[in-house]
Amino acid sequence: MATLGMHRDFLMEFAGLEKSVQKRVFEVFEKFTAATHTGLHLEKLTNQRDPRLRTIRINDFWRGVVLKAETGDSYLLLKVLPHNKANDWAAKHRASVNEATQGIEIRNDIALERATAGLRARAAEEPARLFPVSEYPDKVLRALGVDEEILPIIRLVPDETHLEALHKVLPEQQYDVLLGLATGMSPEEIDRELVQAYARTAPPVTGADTGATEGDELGSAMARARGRVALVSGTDELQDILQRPFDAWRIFLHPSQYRVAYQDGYAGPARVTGGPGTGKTVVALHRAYHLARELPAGSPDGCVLLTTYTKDLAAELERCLALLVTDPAVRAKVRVVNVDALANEIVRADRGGAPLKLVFDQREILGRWARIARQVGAGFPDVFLDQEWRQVVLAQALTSPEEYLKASRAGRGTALSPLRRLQVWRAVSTFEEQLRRSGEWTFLQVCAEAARILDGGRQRRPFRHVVVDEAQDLHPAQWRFLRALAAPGRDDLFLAGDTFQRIYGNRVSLRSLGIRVTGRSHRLRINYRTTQEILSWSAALLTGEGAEDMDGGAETLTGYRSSLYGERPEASGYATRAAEIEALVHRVREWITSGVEAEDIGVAVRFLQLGRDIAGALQRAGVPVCVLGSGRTEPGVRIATMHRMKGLEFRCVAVAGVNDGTVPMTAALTPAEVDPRQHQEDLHTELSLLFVACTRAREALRVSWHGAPSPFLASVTDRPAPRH
Ligand SMILES: Nc1ncnc2c1ncn2[C@@H]1O[C@H](COP(=O)(O)OP(=O)(O)OP(=O)(O)O)[C@@H](O)[C@H]1O
Repeated sequence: MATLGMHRDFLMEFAGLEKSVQKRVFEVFEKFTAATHTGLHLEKLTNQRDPRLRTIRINDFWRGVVLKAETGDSYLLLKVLPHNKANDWAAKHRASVNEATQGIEIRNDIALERATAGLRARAAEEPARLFPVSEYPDKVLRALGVDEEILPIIRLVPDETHLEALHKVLPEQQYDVLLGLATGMSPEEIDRELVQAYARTAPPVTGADTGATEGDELGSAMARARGRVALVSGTDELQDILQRPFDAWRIFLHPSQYRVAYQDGYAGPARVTGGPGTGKTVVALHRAYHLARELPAGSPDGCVLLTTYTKDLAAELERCLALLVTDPAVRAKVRVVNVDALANEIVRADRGGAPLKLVFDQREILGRWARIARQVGAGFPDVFLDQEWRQVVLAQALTSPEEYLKASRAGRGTALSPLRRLQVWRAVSTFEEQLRRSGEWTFLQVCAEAARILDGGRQRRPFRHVVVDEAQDLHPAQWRFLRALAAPGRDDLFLAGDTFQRIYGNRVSLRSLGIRVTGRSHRLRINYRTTQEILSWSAALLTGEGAEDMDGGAETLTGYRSSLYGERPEASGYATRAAEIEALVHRVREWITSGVEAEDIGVAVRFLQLGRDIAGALQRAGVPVCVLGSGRTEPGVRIATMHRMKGLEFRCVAVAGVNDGTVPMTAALTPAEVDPRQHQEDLHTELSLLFVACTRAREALRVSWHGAPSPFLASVTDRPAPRH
C-alpha cells in the first residue's frame, strides 16, 4: 500500500469547502489509500520549483496539491485550492528535509527571496540584530536545524516583530526554533523541547506504523514531521479525519505534546503544564486514550479515570474523549467523572447507599462560623475561621488539638499564639460537631472521608491509572483522595494544569502529599487557541506576578507563544453601565454581521447580574443568548461568569464590567486586616480569573468597563477617558 500523509494545511482548507466538494475530495483521495492511484491523473506543472509537486483535479474549480516521492510509493496531500491558486502555490513552494529533525518542511522560495531583499535594505540603516553571530554562532543554529539558506536571512532580522512577519515564509520547524530563541528559551531548551521531541516521537523509518519502505525518503520524512503531517493508514481513517476537520487536535499533536501523551510509561506521577491554550487538556485526553489502549488483556472496564474539578468540565472531557476514541472497547476502559462526584459515590457506597446531605452555600457556611465565633468569643472573623479550617485543618487532615498546635501554618498571614490556636480549635471542633450531628457534609469532608475509606482498605482502589485535568484548582483533601484512587506505581497519576490559571484559591505542595513529579514534569509553550496579540495582551495583565509550580519551583511563561495572528484586543471604558452595555451590544452585532455564529461569541462577567442585564439588552436587539449555568443550553451568544468560562473557548470574547471594585470583587477579598497574606492571595486569584476569561478568545477580545477601570488593567491600558 502507498504511504499517504496529510498536511495540516490540507485539512484546514478542506474544512472550509462546501459539503459536495468535500465529498468529491474524499472520493479522489480514497483511491490513494485503496492503492488504486495508478489510474489517477497527477499533473505536472511548468516552471515549478519542486519537481515532485503535482496537482490533482477534484472538480472543475478545485485542485489538490500533492508531493509525490521520486522513489517509493509515498504521497503527501498538501493543499486544496482553486485551480489557479493551486498552480501558483505549486510554482512557489518547495519541500525539504530539516537537517536536525529529518522531518519534512515546506518553504516559499519566492516570498523568502522577497523578504530577504526587504531585510537587506533595512539592515543597511538599522544596526540592531535579533540573532547576532556573537550570541548565536552558526554552529549552534545549524545544530537546531537552521539551514544554509536560512542562516544569512535570519542574521538580518532586527527584532521579534520582523521575525514574526516571516512566520508564513520560513520553513515551519525552523521558524519554531527561531521564535523559541527570540522569546527567551536557551538553545539547550529548544534542542530538548523541539528538536529532540521531533526525533523521539518519530516512529521507526520502516515498519507498520509508517508503511514506508527502505529508501522511501518522503515516507520517512513525513513520519518525522509529526504535528504537521498525519500518516493515514486506510480508507476508514481518511474518512474519520475528513469528517471532523475542525478537531485537528485528535490527529496533529505537536511533538512536544505527543512525547508527553504517548510516553511508554512514567515510573510514577507525571505532569504537563503550560499557559492557556497550549493543549494540556488535549494531552490529558490522549494520555487517557494511550493508557486505555495499553492495558493488559482482561483489564476491567472503567479502570482508567479521567477527572477534573467541576461537573461541566467533566462533561466537556467526556464529549472530547468520544471524538478521540472511536473503538468502543477502548472507550469503555475510561471513566470520566469529576472529583467531588466520585468521592461522593465512594462515601455513599460505604454508608449503605443513602444520599449525603451536602452543605455548599458559602454564605450559609460563613453564617455558621459567625455564630460559632460569637460563642467562642475570641474575636475571630467568620472568614478567618473558615479559611483556617480549609487551608490548615482540612489541608493537613488534622484531627486533634495536639496536631493543630504543632501544624505548620505556612501561607497564613497572621501568627497565632498556642492559646489562640486552642481557641480556633474549639471553634473548628464545634463546627465539625454541628455538621456531624445534623448528618451534613461539605465537599472537602467527603473527599477526606473517601480517601480514608480507600487508604483504610474498606474499598478496593478502583483505578489503575488516574488522569487529572485542571490540577491547579484542587484542594489537598481532593489530592489525597486522588492519590488513594490508584495504587502507587508506574503511570499511577498524570496531571495537567497551569498555576497561572488558579481560580479557586487552593494552594498545594504536591510533594507534601506524597506526589512526586520531579523529573517527570513537562511544559508546553505553543498556544493553539489564541492569537499572539491576545496572548501578549493577556500575559501583560500578569506583569510582575509570579506563580509557583506546586512542586517547589516557579512557573514561567517564558517561550509561551502562538503562531496565529490577528487584531489587537480592544479595551474601552464608558461613563455609565448603560453606555457600556449599549456599546457591547453594538460590537456583538458587528461580529454576527461579519459571519461569526452567535454560539461562537462569549461574554464573560464577574457576577451574573450584569450578565443577565447584558442578555436582556442583546435579546432586545434581536440577538439570541444563552446564559450558562441557568440549567438550559440554547442557541445564542454564551454569557457566563468568569469562573464558568474555564474550559470554554470562543471565536470572539467580550469581558464586561471590568470596573474598579468589581474586578477584583471586593467581597471575594479577605480584608487585609484579617490576613494580609490571604488578601494578596485573593487578589492574585481574582487576577487569574480575568486572565482566564481573556484567554478564552480565539480571534477577537474586547474588554470593557464603566466608571473607573479595574486596577488590573493598569498594565495593559493607558486608561483612556471614558466614552459617553
Ligand atoms: N495539536 C493540536 N492541533 C490542533 N489544535 C490543537 C492542538 N492542541 C490543542 N489544540 C486546540 O487548542 C485549543 C486549546 O487546547 P486545550 O484546551 O487542550 O488547551 P489547555 O492548555 O488545556 O487550555 P487552558 O489551560 O486554557 O484550558 C483547543 O481548541 C484545542 O483543540
